Amino acid sequence: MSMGQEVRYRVRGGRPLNGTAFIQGAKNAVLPMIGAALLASKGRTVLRNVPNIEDVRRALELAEHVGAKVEFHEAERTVVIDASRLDDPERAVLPADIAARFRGSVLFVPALMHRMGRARIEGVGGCNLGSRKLDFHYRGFARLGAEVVEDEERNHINITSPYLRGGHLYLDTPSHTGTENLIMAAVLARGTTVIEHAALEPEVIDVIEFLRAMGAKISGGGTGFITVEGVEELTAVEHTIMSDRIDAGVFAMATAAAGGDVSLVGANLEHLGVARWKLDQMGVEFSQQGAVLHVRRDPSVPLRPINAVTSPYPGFATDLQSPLMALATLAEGESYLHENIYDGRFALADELNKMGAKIEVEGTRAIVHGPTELRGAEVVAHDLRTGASLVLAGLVAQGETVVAPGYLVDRGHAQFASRLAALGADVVREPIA
Ligand SMILES: CC(=O)N[C@H]1[C@@H](OP(=O)(O)OP(=O)(O)OC[C@H]2O[C@@H](n3ccc(=O)[nH]c3=O)[C@H](O)[C@@H]2O)O[C@H](CO)[C@@H](O)[C@@H]1O
Ligand SMILES: C=C(OP(=O)(O)O)C(=O)O
Repeated sequence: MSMGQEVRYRVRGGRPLNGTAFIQGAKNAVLPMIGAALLASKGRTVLRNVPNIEDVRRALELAEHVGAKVEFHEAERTVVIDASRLDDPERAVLPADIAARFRGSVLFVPALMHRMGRARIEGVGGCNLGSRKLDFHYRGFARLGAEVVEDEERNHINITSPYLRGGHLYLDTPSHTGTENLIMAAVLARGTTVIEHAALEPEVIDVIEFLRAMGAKISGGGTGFITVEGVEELTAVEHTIMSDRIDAGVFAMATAAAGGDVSLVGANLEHLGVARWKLDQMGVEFSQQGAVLHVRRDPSVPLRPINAVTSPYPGFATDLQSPLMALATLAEGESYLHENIYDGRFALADELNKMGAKIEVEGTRAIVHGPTELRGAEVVAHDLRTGASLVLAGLVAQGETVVAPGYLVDRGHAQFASRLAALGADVVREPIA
């Protein structure tokens, strides 16, 4: 598969962060919304505050591949999608060369089922985080009347769905994309669907609001018990994507690591959830003034160690566990991290240890022995959050840190290097010769 020009991040540590950074629109809200836009058989969907990240570009390629007309007005951060011509079942395919590069590709399946009566999944990607199953999605589609057949030889999934009807669904764990996908499968199905043990993430609620504006009948968002009454048709609407709480968390932790005083435009302290209180305990000061979140850390006061256990929202977000691990290497004492969502997240520990950290991993638990003086090294981004966390570590390391492959950072953070550089950091994103 073509990767385009490969890039890396090069960071020289030792500078505090000061100034203003703009927090992007949420990756994990925009991807389901691009999938949802394909449910509208008339009109043009307008999505605003769209982050200019690789996952969005892949999602738009996929939307075009299945027959939608797509415009990305990058300067306006606006995407316009016309899905009125999604009527060729031959195109109801998620090809591996696009779909295997991001997890969000699975969010296209409901639209293909409704609009073309079938879907073939030739690959679904996403960060390399160990085992990441999609059984809740497939079993849920089947309970709503789809036929889901695995072609083991080719490693494809073939779904046929001439007729979807409401059903009673229960998720064994409150899967984020699983909840979104089952809602999208239910909105145009005949009758009522109930989804028990549904995800509570703010992005899921934003997606529900978007679908409701399109005419979907959904109640119970944010309660864990969602009811969907199927409707005949959905209309294209305009929607502004919520801000990305993970991007905000990473910038807050970068400020905490380097020391300094930063205003995050668009960041919402409430969406950070418990991560806010963990950082508060470590010695990071927050204050929200309207749409601006102010983050401050006095570099002369040492950071305190922290314990965090990842769990679905409102628990500590697994996507923020990686930058927290990097930050904890600087804290005075032992920090404990318990990862409950992804078995692969701790690949970061070895990379941070190459930079001088002292992190012990035992199964799903990690102990970070701080404080350590980090030094620059060549390190590997195993996934999006590892990549961003290594850049963060590089901000405080002595000498130069080189993080590759940069594509993984670019999957989820827009203009990461230039936004950090605007705060005074020495970070460049450059092609690998
Ligand atoms: C595009 C997107 O929104 N990605 C986010 C989403 O991923 P994603 O929606 O893939 O994560 P899930 O909430 O589904 O995964 C949670 C856990 O459930 C398991 N599981 C999930 C589905 C399933 O059918 N069977 C199953 O066993 C997974 O392996 C994982 O251990 O939520 C994650 C957890 O907050 C975030 O890290 C990702 O950034
Ligand atoms: C795991 C992540 O993304 P995805 O689900 O798209 O792989 C992430 O955002 O950290």
